[in-house]
Amino acid sequence: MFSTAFLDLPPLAGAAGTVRLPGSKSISNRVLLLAALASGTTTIHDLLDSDDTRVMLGALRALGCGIEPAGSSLRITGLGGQLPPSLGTTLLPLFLGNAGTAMRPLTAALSLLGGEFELSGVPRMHERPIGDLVDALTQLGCRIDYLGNPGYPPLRIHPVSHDELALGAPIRVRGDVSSQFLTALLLALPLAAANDIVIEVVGELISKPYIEITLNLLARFGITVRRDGWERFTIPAGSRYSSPGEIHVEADASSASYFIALGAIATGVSGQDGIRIEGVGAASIQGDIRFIDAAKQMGALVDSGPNWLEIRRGAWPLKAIDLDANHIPDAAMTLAVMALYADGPSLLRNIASWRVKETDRIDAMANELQKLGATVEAGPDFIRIHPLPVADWLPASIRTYDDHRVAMCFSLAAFNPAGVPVRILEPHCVAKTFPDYFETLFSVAEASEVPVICIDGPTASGKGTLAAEVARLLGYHYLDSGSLYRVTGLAARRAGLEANAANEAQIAALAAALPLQFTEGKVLLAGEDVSDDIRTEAAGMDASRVSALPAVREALQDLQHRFRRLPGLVADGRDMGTVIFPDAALKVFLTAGAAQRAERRHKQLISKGISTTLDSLRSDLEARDARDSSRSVAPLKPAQDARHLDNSQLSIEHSIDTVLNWWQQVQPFKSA
Ligand SMILES: Nc1ncnc2c1ncn2[C@@H]1O[C@H](COP(=O)(O)OP(=O)(O)O)[C@@H](O)[C@H]1O
Ligand SMILES: Nc1ccn([C@H]2C[C@H](O)[C@@H](COP(=O)(O)OP(=O)(O)O)O2)c(=O)n1
Repeated sequence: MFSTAFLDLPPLAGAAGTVRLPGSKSISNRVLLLAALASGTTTIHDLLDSDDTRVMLGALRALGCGIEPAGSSLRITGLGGQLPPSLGTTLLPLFLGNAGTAMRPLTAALSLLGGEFELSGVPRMHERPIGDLVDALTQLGCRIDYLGNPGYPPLRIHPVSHDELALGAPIRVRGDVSSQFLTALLLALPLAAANDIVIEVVGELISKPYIEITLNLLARFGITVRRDGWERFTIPAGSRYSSPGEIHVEADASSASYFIALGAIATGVSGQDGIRIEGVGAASIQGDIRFIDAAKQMGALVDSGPNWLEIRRGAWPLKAIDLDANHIPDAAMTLAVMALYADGPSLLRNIASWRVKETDRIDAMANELQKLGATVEAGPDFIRIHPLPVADWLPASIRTYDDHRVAMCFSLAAFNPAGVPVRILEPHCVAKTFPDYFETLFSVAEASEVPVICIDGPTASGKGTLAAEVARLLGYHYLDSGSLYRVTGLAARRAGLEANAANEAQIAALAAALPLQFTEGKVLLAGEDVSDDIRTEAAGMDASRVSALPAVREALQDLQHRFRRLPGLVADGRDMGTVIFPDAALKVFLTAGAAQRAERRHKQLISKGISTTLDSLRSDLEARDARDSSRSVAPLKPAQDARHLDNSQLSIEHSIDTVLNWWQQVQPFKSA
């Protein structure tokens, strides 16, 4: 996951390949609650691991459910419809973050389970309405107090006995604000189904496909709800949750929308065409799978099997769409970005529910689409987006409003024909449903040019420290090119090869086939951790010697180029800016006085427990500078277009700030 303040997506040129998506959020949290209410043990496969499911799991654990990993799956031992006596009547506070899929069904279930609870969340959660659900439950005899604004969480729930509940008459719940209220009642009321329980929906029920998921999963847990149209639901007398033993969670169809759109928008890469999505097919129980119909209407070519989808670009530009998107409220946000690539204005209607999601999504989409340069009209329940001509695209910093879907759908703007980058602010909000969204996108997308920052300079000037930190702050990959020469030097020494011209071909052959791995800051050579072995000054000298051999440098070129992957690279060394990445957008030549450098290296080695003296270090360092600068190939020297930074008197933080500022200066974004 990217935990950076922002993530810059360079202009993307194409995409092709296969993605596996995380489990559906809606299915995951429903299955978790059902498994928790059921008696017996349920093994859940392919469960989504995200903020929302973690919130739900935390709550279930606090309620006394057994939760243990079973390989990559999870085993839940349910409560059998009753709270453990150990909970007694003490107040149990439950913090539910911004997870609507936990807040709503838990409110209903806890009101019927008995016990004292306090349910709260982040400030946004306290602005998301829950009054209609609370009204339905209080009408029934449940005791729930508002602790803040009436109609909104936080809530205090008091115990009631089932005998006191008015279950004889139909329970009326509004269905026109959020279908989650009805889902919450359907999931929870079997707890009290001594007799038939009837639920009547008031108003036109929205997001019906989510109710279908609820009914489908209830059936998997042994509860067959009778449905009359979409107005009346009956939970039969004697209903009891029974665990299906094992259950698989489908991949998330809403998450699939970004990759379906990707297939419709992107041209192929390296002879490959189309995007294959595994884990969900057209026969999915999730309502958002109907997104494929909308994508097809816009021109996508879609093939599907039992648990997979394949999407290719068909019509281009995409065809404008006029759609009642009430049945796919979440996935429809993706259509709003696809509309930028259409042949006319697109209209998404009947989407008032967008206004009460993680953020006011109609406003959010309108604001951010406008930042890209688009003309957008929005109303209480619609949004109309005009396509964006090539000349009008702007490099925008997209605000994401702590809304995962805003972040994910705007990544598709990086395919703009104008070749402008897109900055996604607070990209970690995708953790809500798809923590590795951007990594998954980068695994199939290709940029015409992946940005590179080069930091070259003499030994111990602080290149590694600076480069690694800049890479971390930008979410970029990091190449410590010196480590490749250091490992080559070590491999040559172990093979008994002196680093001289006579052994050049043999050492180059070693370098070309290094069984290297970089994991968690460690350097592994044929599986052996050599991180410390390559950091001694002697290893630095060996590296300097092998690095003067032209064939060795040649042999390591490809490996270095392979580090240039999305979303970007920071590379440090001697010839990053002059030879390896001559087209880099920013080149820094980092220096410091020899005395400061010797002192820094001295401290660094001592702190690693490697003993050395300042004098020997200084003379080694000067010898190395001389060799690195005077060799015939790729000598240490600033690139013509490098910016010079002498950090003799600068702190590490100051150097980092300077380079980040330079980087901002070469970006087209106005200040974020
Ligand atoms: N600007 C700086 N001021 C003081 N010490 C620094 C600075 N930059 C780096 N250092 C320290 O100097 C040592 C050498 O830095 P390193 O990044 O390993 O250099 P290089 O990669 O250029 O050989 C490290 O211990 C680091 O913490
Ligand atoms: N891009 C590079 C990186 C390193 N080298 C050579 C020259 C250096 O003396 C050695 C070791 O490099 P490294 O960057 O690890 O050395 P320092 O940490 O700066 O002491 O490798 C090179 O020739 N080209």
